[in-house]
Amino acid sequence: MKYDLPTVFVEQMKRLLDGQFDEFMSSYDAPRLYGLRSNSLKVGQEQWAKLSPWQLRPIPWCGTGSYYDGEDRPGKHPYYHAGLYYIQEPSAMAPVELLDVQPGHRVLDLCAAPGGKSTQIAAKLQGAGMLVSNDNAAERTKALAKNIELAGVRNAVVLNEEPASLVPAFTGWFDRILVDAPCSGEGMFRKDESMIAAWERHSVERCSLMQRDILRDAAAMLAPGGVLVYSTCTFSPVENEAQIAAILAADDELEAVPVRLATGFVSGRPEWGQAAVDREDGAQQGEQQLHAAAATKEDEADGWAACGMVRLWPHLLDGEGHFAAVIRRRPAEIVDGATKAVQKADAAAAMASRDDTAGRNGSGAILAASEAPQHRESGGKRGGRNGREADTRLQASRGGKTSGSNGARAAGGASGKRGEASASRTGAGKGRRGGSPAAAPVDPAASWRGFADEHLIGADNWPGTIVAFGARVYLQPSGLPSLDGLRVVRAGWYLGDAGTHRFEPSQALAMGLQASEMNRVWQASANDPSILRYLKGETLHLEPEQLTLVDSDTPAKGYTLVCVDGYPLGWGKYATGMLKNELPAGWRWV
Ligand SMILES: C[S@@+](CC[C@H](N)C(=O)[O-])C[C@H]1O[C@@H](n2cnc3c(N)ncnc32)[C@H](O)[C@@H]1O
Repeated sequence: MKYDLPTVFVEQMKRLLDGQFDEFMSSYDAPRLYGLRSNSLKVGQEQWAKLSPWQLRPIPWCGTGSYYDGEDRPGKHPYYHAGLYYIQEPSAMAPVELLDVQPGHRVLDLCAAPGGKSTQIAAKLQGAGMLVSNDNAAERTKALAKNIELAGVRNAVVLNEEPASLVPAFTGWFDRILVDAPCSGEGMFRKDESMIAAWERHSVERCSLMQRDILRDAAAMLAPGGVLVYSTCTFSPVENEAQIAAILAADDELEAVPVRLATGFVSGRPEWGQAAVDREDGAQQGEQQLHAAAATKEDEADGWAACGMVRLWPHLLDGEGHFAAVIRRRPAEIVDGATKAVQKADAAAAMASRDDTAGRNGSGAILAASEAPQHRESGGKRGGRNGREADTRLQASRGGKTSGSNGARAAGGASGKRGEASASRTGAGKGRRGGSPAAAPVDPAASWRGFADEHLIGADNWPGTIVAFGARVYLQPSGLPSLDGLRVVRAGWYLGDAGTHRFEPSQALAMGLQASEMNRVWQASANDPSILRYLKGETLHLEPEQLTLVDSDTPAKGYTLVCVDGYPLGWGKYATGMLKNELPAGWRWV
């Protein structure tokens, strides 16, 4: 045994796993596993198979996931800097696969940093609908925002809030919610040995209290018919089955959704959850008496986990281990007959919009049954907000439309003072390269429009609403409720900083573009040494003929999108034989 595991942990696993305990323990002697997930926002599976510099082996439960060899260094490759993949532990790819995200959904990732699962959700949205990505740790939201930008996500908002603070704005609003909860991390012992030292018996209890509160607030934000996945990377039933038993007992509009068992998955254990709940109630049962009978036929029949809970054990599959549960808020027609007609109309509209985008979502869903999204339109509350939103949003006519009746607002605009203040607290108001915020121009939308007109192709048709925090300009997904009073890290896709004389495009804009959307591009292949020099921040010497210009009227001089094999890496500014490097310091190769 390579690891010095806590005795209490080992004893608990012996009780839980019984006949499988030896197998489980021997998994700690197996080599660590490495995974990456290609980013289907940027690269399709076929193209990725051609491009990949490594021998990859598919991960059975994630269509875009692959194992790579420990000797490979995918974090040290230009394609990483182009956001073509995310390095992610293989079993951590399972929860989003279970969430059944479809283009057009409103999705909340409540405990999102550093963003592995958010980028996976965004890929499934394919730019349609919206992702609200939240984490309560301000420092961690920096990595979250960066990973979302690196992945080229255009329809996400990043918040830094406690879940309870989100509930008033988003009650019953989301079609899909992921709660990838903070946990005691027992599944991470092999990946990160420092987790062993951090583990203490009472941390399970402490985490379980946090998880209970987070899950309760998450459930309050789930729309009728909406689906919530709760996941952890720990084995303790108190943090897993017991949390699901408690939330299902507390809210009778919620129900477990049967889950198809992918290769290596086994059913969760409802009886473990019940035992933990009973213990809290003062009953004589408890974790001490948990034992490992084989899963009942009822819970694991014909390859399905009827209880809606799955366990990924490190001795049964190639992954470090995970727990995930799928629950659904019953459609309103079931819980409230009076709203049936409204819900049906919503469902029909949602199905129609889903049909528009059908076929773009790639990998197969493991979820048993998915309902059409059914938004609870709580008339008075949202109607009131919409009135204010209409007043505060910027009326941009190009490069993002202003929205209709349920339009997004200018976060931190006239009625958004608190939002603006908190945004600058969390970094949204800071200058692009860590400097002071640029002076607010007369009209940020006009400044952006000038840039888009001069350089971009098709920006008029981007869905969303142009909003600004001071000089910083964002494209915000339309239909977002007011963010007043919330800590906003990114109010949407950060496009750049407006100035009186020119608009400075952001790194996030470069990463979210396709090469075909820019009028001036310089590109080279991954093995061209100039690419590495660019990533290290060097100025490049180039002939004007090496640039690709959209037409003969486009001058060689000006902002240039730098691409590796056609995928954007960042900006350069070309003039007289030189490409000045515009890659921000935090994005460079080190
Ligand atoms: C398991 S990690 C999430 C990993 C992330 N989903 C990913 O795939 O990259 C749990 C996260 O929950 C956050 N967290 C802890 N307590 C929270 C709370 N009360 N509300 C929201 N997030 C919380 C932590 O800061 C941490 O980033």
